[in-house]
Amino acid sequence: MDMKRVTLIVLDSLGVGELPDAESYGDKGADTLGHIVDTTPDINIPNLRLLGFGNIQEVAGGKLAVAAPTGAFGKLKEQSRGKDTITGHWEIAGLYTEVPFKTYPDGFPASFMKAFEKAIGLETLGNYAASGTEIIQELGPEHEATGKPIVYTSADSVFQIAANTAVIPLERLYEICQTAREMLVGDVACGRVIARPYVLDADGQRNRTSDRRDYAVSPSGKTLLELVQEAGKTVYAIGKISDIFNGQGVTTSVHTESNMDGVDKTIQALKEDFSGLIFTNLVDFDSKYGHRRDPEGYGKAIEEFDSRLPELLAAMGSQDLLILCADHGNDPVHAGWDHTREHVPVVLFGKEVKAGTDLGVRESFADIGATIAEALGAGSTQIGKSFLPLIRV
Ligand SMILES: O=P(O)(O)O[C@H]1O[C@H](CO)[C@@H](O)[C@H]1O
Ligand SMILES: [Mn+2]
Ligand SMILES: [Mn+2]
Repeated sequence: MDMKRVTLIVLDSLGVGELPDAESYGDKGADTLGHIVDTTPDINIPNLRLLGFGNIQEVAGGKLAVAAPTGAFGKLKEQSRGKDTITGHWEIAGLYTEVPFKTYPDGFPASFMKAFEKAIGLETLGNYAASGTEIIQELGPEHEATGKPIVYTSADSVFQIAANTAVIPLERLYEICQTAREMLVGDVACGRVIARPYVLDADGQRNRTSDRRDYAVSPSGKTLLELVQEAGKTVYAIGKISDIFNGQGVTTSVHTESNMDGVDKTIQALKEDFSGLIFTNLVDFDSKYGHRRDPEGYGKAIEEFDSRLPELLAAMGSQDLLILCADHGNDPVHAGWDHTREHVPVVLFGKEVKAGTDLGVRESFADIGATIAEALGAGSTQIGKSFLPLIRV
């Protein structure tokens, strides 16, 4: 019997330890969860632990393991060449990224910037790799005085445009991003254009708003999302999922303001009556704590998520399957401010899941998508090995 519904929640950047090739990414020794637990040894996450999160091989030195986990658990390797959000999510959904997305560590070519400035009728500031919260402090005053938007990138394939919404209204910023999206192809291909609106608060602080918007390229092939739709079922995207897949295979999409809003909207979706996939991304872990190198804040965010798990589980029906995973690491004690190449955790729970199943170490994130396709009777993804037979009661 097929399962009626799968809820897949990506805890964005919650990696569980370096991959064998981490060194080639400058990420030797990276361990997002492990280092958070080192910083907060008394981290209070009883619900995640009960599902078996701490029983995953070598996770946090075994300190979080419980005697009788109620879920199935394991960790997965990333086969794709990259450690960004798109690459991670696409692999989860059944696509390898063989050729990494092009990055611009020294900024975008001057010829492109000139053409872009002409197209938007504005000169720009920045055009270098930076932390988004720092660059708005540095260049914010000049941006606000001149109206020139701030362009920056990172170790990811991203063209990010930051602007004070009192200087460049939100809709105009989105238009500027659309223009960039259309132009960043061919020789200047780029995985994502990201709108980064911020406000200048009364106390002089520049704070980013939740109106961030991502403009990705379309997936390079058919994903799990399209398979689910082709099987006549709903794909309910929550948070930035729709952006990551450029809307391909998405039936309904809701924007979120925070991790807790994402959990609220996931619970709301669970209370609706449909069959298919609820696919949620909780980005605060990554954007508010991982990139900010804030292990304490990250730990608290995991505790906050953990405290909502009982509500999530209570909203599930008898034919529902819950899967928690991540898309890459972002070790908050690692050098720099970028993602880290790590294994990601997977935990599964539902009435039809055999409690305590140890999935060990799986070869690809794609095993998640393959499992979901099988669970929903939606054919099979291009890559990935379903572990459904291992977890079924
Ligand atoms: O430093 P901020 O602006 O949060 O940007 C981070 O977020 C981007 C997209 O997730 C990454 O490429 C990284 O640059
Ligand atoms: Mn991510
Ligand atoms: Mn990130």
